[in-house]
Amino acid sequence: MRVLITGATGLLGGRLLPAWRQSGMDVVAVGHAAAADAAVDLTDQKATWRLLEERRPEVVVNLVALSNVDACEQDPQRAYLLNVRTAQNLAGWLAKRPGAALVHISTDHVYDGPGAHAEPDVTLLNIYAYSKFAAELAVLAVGGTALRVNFFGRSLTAGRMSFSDAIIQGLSAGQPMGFFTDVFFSPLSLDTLAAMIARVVADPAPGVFNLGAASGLSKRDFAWRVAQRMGLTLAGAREITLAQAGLRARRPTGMVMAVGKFEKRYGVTLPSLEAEIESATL
Ligand SMILES: NC(=O)C1=CN([C@@H]2O[C@H](COP(=O)(O)OP(=O)(O)OC[C@H]3O[C@@H](n4cnc5c(N)ncnc54)[C@H](OP(=O)(O)O)[C@@H]3O)[C@@H](O)[C@H]2O)C=CC1
Ligand SMILES: Cc1cn([C@H]2C[C@H](O)[C@@H](COP(=O)(O)OP(=O)(O)O[C@H]3O[C@@H](C)C(=O)[C@@H](O)[C@H]3O)O2)c(=O)[nH]c1=O
Repeated sequence: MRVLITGATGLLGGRLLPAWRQSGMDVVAVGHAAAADAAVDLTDQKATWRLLEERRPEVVVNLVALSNVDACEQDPQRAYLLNVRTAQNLAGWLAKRPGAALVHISTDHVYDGPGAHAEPDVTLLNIYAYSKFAAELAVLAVGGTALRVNFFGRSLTAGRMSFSDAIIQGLSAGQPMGFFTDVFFSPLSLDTLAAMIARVVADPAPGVFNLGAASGLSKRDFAWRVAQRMGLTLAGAREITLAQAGLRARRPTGMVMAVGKFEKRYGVTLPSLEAEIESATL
């Protein structure tokens, strides 16, 4: 089965690609500015459809995004082009190819508030969240799959760091770091996420699914556990609130996801975040 990954040169793509190729998957990696098997500006419908006609994938996995939340807030049109128009262009081609499937990566950023959120429980606080939600609608309209994720683990992509990379690099260098005590999330390790998305690629199901760990932590508790596992001193670490960081875009504080729908559809039991921190490649 031929799988085409868009946004393959990013943080998530940099870990999906080697993992999937090692498992024997026939993957075409599509980049943009950076090198890959092919490169395309997915905001350009003609170029996108030309590429897909040439490569004729059975499954398209879309990772493309303007993933910088503050950049989205600063330039909503660029957020629309990179987060929505790209998905619309892919969906438009898929709509003419009933046999092909679209697996689109979305985010936990569409949630806010206490507790674990099921898929209908959306709260959109900024341009990034709105643009990612709008992309989901384009994907779902053609029977595609939207996976709401968050992840951590060692980046293999030059110039891109995950949150766990930043923690390890900052604490190892003795840099003063502040960690949010009031922001909660439930990311999977990139190891587990790659395996789970591969399951979806092998058996795509229409609809939106939360794909995260089975439990959540505050970003501060996450950082403390990563430091503990890596044997790093917390001397340079402080506890701060999201408000104290003074970021441009308003951000959710409660992004923990309920994962029962995914577990039921794919017959898996997702690991706790605590277990993921202990087993992840960091
Ligand atoms: N990072 C995170 O913490 C989280 C990410 N996500 C989601 O996961 C997905 C992957 O995120 P991540 O790997 O961090 O993203 P990155 O920002 O690392 O990568 C984005 C990718 O999009 C590509 N791209 C940008 N513009 C275009 C364009 N016009 N045409 C084609 N490709 C383009 C980039 O290519 P190039 O660099 O060559 O321009 C890059 O490969 C995204 O959908 C994101 O919303 C969800 C939750 C958390
Ligand atoms: C987590 C954290 C971040 N920061 C800083 C780092 C950065 O400059 C800024 C925002 O960091 P965050 O990690 O919260 O990044 P943020 O931009 O909010 O992250 C988002 O990325 C996109 C792609 C998503 O899809 C979201 O799920 C979310 O992970 O706050 C701290 O100072 N302390 C912390 O504990």
